Amino acid sequence: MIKTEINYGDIYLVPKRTVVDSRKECDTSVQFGPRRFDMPVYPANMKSVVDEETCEYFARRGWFYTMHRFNVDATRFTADMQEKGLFSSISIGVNEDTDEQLRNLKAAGLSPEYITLDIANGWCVKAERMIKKVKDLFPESFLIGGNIATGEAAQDLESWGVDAVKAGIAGGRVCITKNKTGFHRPMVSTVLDCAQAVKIPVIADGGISEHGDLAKAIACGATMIMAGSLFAGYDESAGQIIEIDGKHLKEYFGSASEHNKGAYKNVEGKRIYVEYKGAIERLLIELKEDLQSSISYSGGNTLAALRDVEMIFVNRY
Ligand SMILES: NC(=O)C1=CN([C@@H]2O[C@H](COP(=O)(O)OP(=O)(O)OC[C@H]3O[C@@H](n4cnc5c(N)ncnc54)[C@H](OP(=O)(O)O)[C@@H]3O)[C@@H](O)[C@H]2O)C=CC1
Ligand SMILES: Nc1nc2c(ncn2[C@@H]2O[C@H](COP(=O)(O)O)[C@@H](O)[C@H]2O)c(=O)[nH]1
Repeated sequence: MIKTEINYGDIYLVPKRTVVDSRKECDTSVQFGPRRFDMPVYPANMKSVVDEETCEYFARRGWFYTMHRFNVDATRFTADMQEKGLFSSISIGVNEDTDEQLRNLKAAGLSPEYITLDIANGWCVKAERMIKKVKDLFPESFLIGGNIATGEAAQDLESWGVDAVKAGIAGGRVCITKNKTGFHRPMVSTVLDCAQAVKIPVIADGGISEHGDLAKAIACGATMIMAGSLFAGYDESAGQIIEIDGKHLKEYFGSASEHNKGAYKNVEGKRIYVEYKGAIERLLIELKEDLQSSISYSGGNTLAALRDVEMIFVNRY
């Protein structure tokens, strides 16, 4: 049997009676782990999206962030952020270099507030071993595990000890996993399945192409949303800026791209150039305004109201 599965573009949310006098009354803040953040969306832990300055910018603004894990000294990063009175949110892999990073953190007496285990398919034995190791060494840290795409995987990671799961396989803008391996699951189906299967928070990762997709992800059960291309192309994004025929562009590349790996081996990502858009401030204001408006259409004044709206499938063919 072949199942029909759906993506953000296939659904819309049905409006309810608005109960606020102004969209400004709608509260977009979210509790995630030990902290509360101003918005439920944050930039992807990719080298072309975040660097240390981006992380500091988002943390100071009251938004969540996660530093990427490529050639980063997690101990120095954590010490720097915590010395500045900010929280540390790092990414790790599953190999020996991660063991060394964890030993160094421990030896320095440091504990990041958030740790994200970041591999393509987090539903695997290497991830299980690393999750158990991290929970043993850093029981105080809030551990996010991923990526996964099914409720069954989410339940396994929950039982291994993660505090949140990151869901989304092969839906990213610079992803070529679905072309190279044949595997992928559309985001609405992914998030609904994972959120119904576990009690821990689900992060919807990848595939955001419209601002309204944030409200759709939350309606499906996501607590947070990770996005790459949405945040690429700005002054505060980490990618290099280039000029072609007088036009300014910024690079955006996948973590499993040849460019990020430095070798053509198990490549499942590509590099693209996106329009350079200047300062990110305007985008962040607009994302918040749009989400406040989404909340108003949902008939409430907090994100919780979005969980209680009707979703309709729109057959576009
Ligand atoms: N969200 C998504 O859909 C995807 C995201 N990515 C991103 O790209 C980056 C690189 O990902 P990834 O290649 O997983 O990480 P790594 O290249 O760091 O691989 C982690 C380890 O897991 C092993 N491994 C990776 N994939 C498999 C597999 N399919 N079967 C068995 N072992 C495996 C690797 O061994 P070996 O290389 O020898 O197999 C390696 O030892 C990550 O940041 C990830 O988030 C990549 C693809 C999809
Ligand atoms: N298949 C791959 N997926 C990747 C790669 N690098 C990152 N990612 C995933 O994409 C999202 C961002 O998606 P976007 O649609 O918001 O741009 C990111 O968070 C990862 O989960 C890769 O090389 N291959």
